[in-house]
Formats: sequence, structure tokens, C-alpha cells
Amino acid sequence: MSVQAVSDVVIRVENLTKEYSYYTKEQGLSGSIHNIFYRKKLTKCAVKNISFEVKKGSIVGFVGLNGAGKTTTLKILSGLIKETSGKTEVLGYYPFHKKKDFLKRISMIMGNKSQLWWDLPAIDSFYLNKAIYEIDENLFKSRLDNMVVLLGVKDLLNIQVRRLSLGERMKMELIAALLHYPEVIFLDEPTIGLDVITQYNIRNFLKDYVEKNKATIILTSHNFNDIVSLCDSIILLNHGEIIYSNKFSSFQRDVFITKDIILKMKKPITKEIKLRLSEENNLKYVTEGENLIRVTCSNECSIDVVAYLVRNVLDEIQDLSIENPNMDDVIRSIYQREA
Ligand SMILES: Nc1ncnc2c1ncn2[C@@H]1O[C@H](COP(=O)(O)OP(=O)(O)OP(=O)(O)O)[C@@H](O)[C@H]1O
Repeated sequence: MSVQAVSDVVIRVENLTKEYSYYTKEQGLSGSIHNIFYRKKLTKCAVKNISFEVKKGSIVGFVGLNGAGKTTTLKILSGLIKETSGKTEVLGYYPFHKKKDFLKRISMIMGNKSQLWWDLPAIDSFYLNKAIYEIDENLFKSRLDNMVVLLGVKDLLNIQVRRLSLGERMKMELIAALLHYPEVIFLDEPTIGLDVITQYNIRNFLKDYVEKNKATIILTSHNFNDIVSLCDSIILLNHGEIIYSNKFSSFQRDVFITKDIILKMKKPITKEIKLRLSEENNLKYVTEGENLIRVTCSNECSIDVVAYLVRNVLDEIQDLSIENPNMDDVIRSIYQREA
């Protein structure tokens, strides 16, 4: 490996394992009293012996079903919790030492947790972060102005955070987390619960930030659009283990190989329409309800299939849309393949 390639790696994880220990508690008052004398200890292995590297300037998507170990890995990488075994290095630091210099160069944003002061306007939290991260006054002002304009929240800076909508608050969370211009950002579900326009704006904002600052992001998401539009590589976790890791382009070629064409018909689907569809031997479709048809086809064939449908049933179609497969279905298909 060349010297250049070695210095490009900003996150290095080797044989990382995290086990949580916890106790069961029986129900009710008698259960609580019983618990004082006898507690059953349980262990959950959330991350099992995983290894990977992330290069500077890349956006890596951590994908997996609920409980796969994504958040646990991000918490270890940001120094919030300690691993059980294995080696982690972020920007050359061991995260759990939580050195001031390290914390100044990273950020962790959790879509379902807030770092803002709930009863104060967001601008107060921004000034608090300015003090914590020792950001120069002029830099602070220019960065804040820039982000506020990009995210369209200028008029909301002086409103109490608890009065903001979910999407507005998420934009403020991003500003608070990025004011110190972190080089490595851990994003846990950044678009959870947001409408499509807000999701789109936040993705563009993040792309712009990475491009301009050569920052590195690891993000977890159950939203395929986040992965498709942001990530250049993908790591798939299942029960704490990495079952797939590749560049996003290869992932698309390997796994993300079908499209669903949804036809909304003007009238309930008749036998005659089904007959016309089945004339195309390889066409796989299912009907959903009275007048929805879902045709699944390979990516390369999707244009031909749309052309075929338009030729054969155009008069009957009220609406047509093309969708990528559902994220969880794709993950499940990889699990089955790996199994
Ligand atoms: N503090 C804890 N104590 C005990 N078990 C925990 C703790 N935190 C997480 N776990 C368990 O570890 C496993 C991995 O959890 P984690 O939050 O990392 O999953 P995830 O992939 O982020 O899931 P999701 O997509 O639902 O957010 C889960 O089975 C969870 O129940």
C-alpha cells in the first residue's frame, strides 16, 4: 500500500466487538423486591468482530434491519461507549479517550435525539457550541450565515426549539453539529420522519458540506433514498456482523438489480388486461387491490417494459410510476443469498 493510501484512511476498525450486559427485572412490586436479592444477568453481543476502513472524503452507508448493530458501532466510533474488544482509530485517535482535539474534529448527529436546548431558541445553542468549540467570532458568523441560507432557516433562529417542526429542528441540529466544521461526521438516521422536500434539502446540504470540506461521513438509514443519493460505499450489518461491504456502484450492480413499475389502472383489472400482460412471457407482475399492477423487472429491461406496457395497455392506464425496491426487501434478499 502506498504512503498516500495509508494517510487517506480516517477510520480504521479491526475485529471490533461490543457486548452489552444487562439485568432482567420481573414485573410488579414483588418482582422489584425479588430483584434486590436476585438479578439475572444477560449479555447481548451487538457487534461481532467487524473490521473495515473508511477513506477521507467518502460517505459510507451503514445498512441493516433493526438491532443489527449500526448505532452501537457509531457510538463506539464517536467515543460515547467503549468497545468490549478490538481496535478503533478515528483520525488517528482512540475514540473512547475523548481527547478534546478529537472531539473538536468529529460530530455525532442522531435523528431521534436532540443536542439543542429545548426551551431556548436555536441561536442560543449555536452560541454555546461556539464557546465549547472555541470558534473564532468571524468564522462563526460566516459559517452560520452560510448554513442558515442553505437550509432556509433564517427566520427561525430566534424561536424556541420546542416550537419548531421536526424538519426545522433537524436543520438546526445539523447547523449545531457542523458549526465547528468537523472532519468526520456520524449521522444516525438523519432524515427519519421528514417529508420528501426536507429530506432532499438535507441531503443536498450534506453533499455540499462533504464536497467543500473534504469531510467523511458514516450514516445509518432505513431510507434507501439517503443511501442512493449520498453514499459512495455501503456496509451491510446483520446481527452485528458485516455480511456485505462494497462500493455503492458495485452494490447497485450486485444487488440493486430490479425496478418496480406501478400501473394505476382507470378501471378494475380485467381478465383481458391480464391476458394482454401475459403475452410478454418474462413479465413478472402482481395485482394489488382492484386496480394496481406491480411489474418487477431488471434495471436494464425497465425502459423496454415501460414501452411494452404503453404499447399494450396505454388506454387503460391512469398513472404510471417507477420505484426502486424497498430497502428492507433488498436487505432480506442479501441475507437469504448469504445464508
Ligand atoms: N444499552 C444496551 N443494553 C443492552 N442491549 C442493547 C443496548 N443498546 C443496544 N442494545 C442491543 O444491541 C443490539 C444492536 O442495537 P443497535 O441500537 O446498535 O441496533 P441498530 O442497528 O442501530 O438498530 P435500529 O435500526 O433499530 O436503530 C440490539 O439487539 C439492541 O437491543
